[in-house]
Amino acid sequence: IIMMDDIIREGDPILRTVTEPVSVPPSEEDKEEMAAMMLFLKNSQDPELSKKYKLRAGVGLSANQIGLNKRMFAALLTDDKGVDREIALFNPKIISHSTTMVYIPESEGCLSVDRPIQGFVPRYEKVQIKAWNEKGEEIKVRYKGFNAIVMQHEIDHLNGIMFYDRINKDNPFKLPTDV
Ligand SMILES: CC(C)(C)[C@H](NC(=O)Nc1cc(F)cc(F)c1)C(=O)N(CC(=O)NO)CC1CCCC1
Ligand SMILES: [Zn+2]
Repeated sequence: IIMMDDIIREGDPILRTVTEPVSVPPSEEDKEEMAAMMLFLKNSQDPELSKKYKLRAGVGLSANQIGLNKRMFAALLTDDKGVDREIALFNPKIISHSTTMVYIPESEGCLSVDRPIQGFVPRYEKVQIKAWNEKGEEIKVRYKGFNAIVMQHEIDHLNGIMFYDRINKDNPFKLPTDV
């Protein structure tokens, strides 16, 4: 069962690794690991369990955050109908995106970062992602708004990019041009 202690914090080189593609269809091991990552997110969003085990309410977790050099991540999102969606993507790739950018005014956080960081993280407002699912099918999915931000945050992890890499060094609150 993944707990906060299993989540690798910044400073560990694996968070700066471009992770290896997984085989498609995903192996039994890949699927077990993905299930554990998804269970962590569910536990972390459960009021009792998150309090009991001091879990930060997670919306996304990439494999390298638990030490696995694998191109896969789990996300637990609420769709625009308010329904919880478990997203398990293998070898995800952004294949198209809006020109419009968005950002979270309070900046982003990260399960692997234990310090508050200020500054705008420019993200595409909409993304289309190509990936493989647990059944080994190639899928194309579209996200917008906060859910698109989560996808981009997790795919960045798989490429060794941390959210603060994207904050403008000279002016952290510089608005991206077409936001
Ligand atoms: C770093 C942390 C604050 C734990 C963040 N959680 C989060 O945004 N929780 C949340 C937000 C909601 F809107 C509704 C809800 F139910 C729970 C998170 O999981 N991540 C994922 C991460 O660190 N992945 O590596 C950071 C987010 C910042 C922008 C997108 C993902
Ligand atoms: Zn993160």
